[in-house]
Amino acid sequence: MSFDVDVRHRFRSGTVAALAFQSGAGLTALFGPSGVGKTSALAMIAGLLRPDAGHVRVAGRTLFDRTTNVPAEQRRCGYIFQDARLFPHYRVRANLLYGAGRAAGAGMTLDEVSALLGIAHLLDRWPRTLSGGEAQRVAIGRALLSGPAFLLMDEPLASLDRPRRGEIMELIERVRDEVGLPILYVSHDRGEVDRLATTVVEMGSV
Ligand SMILES: Nc1ncnc2c1ncn2[C@@H]1O[C@H](COP(=O)(O)OP(=O)(O)OP(=O)(O)O)[C@@H](O)[C@H]1O
Repeated sequence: MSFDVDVRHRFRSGTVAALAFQSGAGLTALFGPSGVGKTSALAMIAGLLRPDAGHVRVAGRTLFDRTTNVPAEQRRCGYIFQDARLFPHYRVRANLLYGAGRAAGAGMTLDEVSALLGIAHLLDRWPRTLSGGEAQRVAIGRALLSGPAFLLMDEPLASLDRPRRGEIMELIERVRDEVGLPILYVSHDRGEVDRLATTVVEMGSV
């Protein structure tokens, strides 16, 4: 099993974010309308928001339960956001290698990741000179090079125009099929989900 998740968090405002699902290999899409709690669920899986109760197990490793709470930086989670969030004062190469040194048993080299994502020609560029799609490729590369055990993608296409979306979707398919890491992918776009998902988890209103 890739993801075995049952989490719940009540914010001080009284709003409850809750999610329970299990899924196998490949890409699991969390699908649902804005405000249903998708980002909060990812934050609980990443270790950025502590669940009030439940468990988080990924690829057989318990990250959270009644007696365990692995700190975020030890969860080996590659997190990809809507916007690339590159470090503006580092060139692409240094952005890609950020975190690579800390990774235990990182599976892929800079050359392998650059070839997979088609970014070898961008290594000496500054982030401000990249298009949105290029920046998102680099963000995916940075996540892969940090030696992750799994990837979390929070609407990674949301800030891109339509042609760029197609390109990045192709790339995510390659990562899904060639890298073999469990991926949890948040979206409110049915077309994206139908194309990319191995498993769909629909989140309704809370
Ligand atoms: N820190 C917080 N304090 C209080 N309420 C919060 C907090 N973070 C999120 N919420 C609320 O929890 C609910 C779920 O929010 P969340 O961002 O997880 O949803 P989402 O499905 O990811 O939505 P979107 O697609 O718009 O990002 C919303 O009602 C939101 O207002």
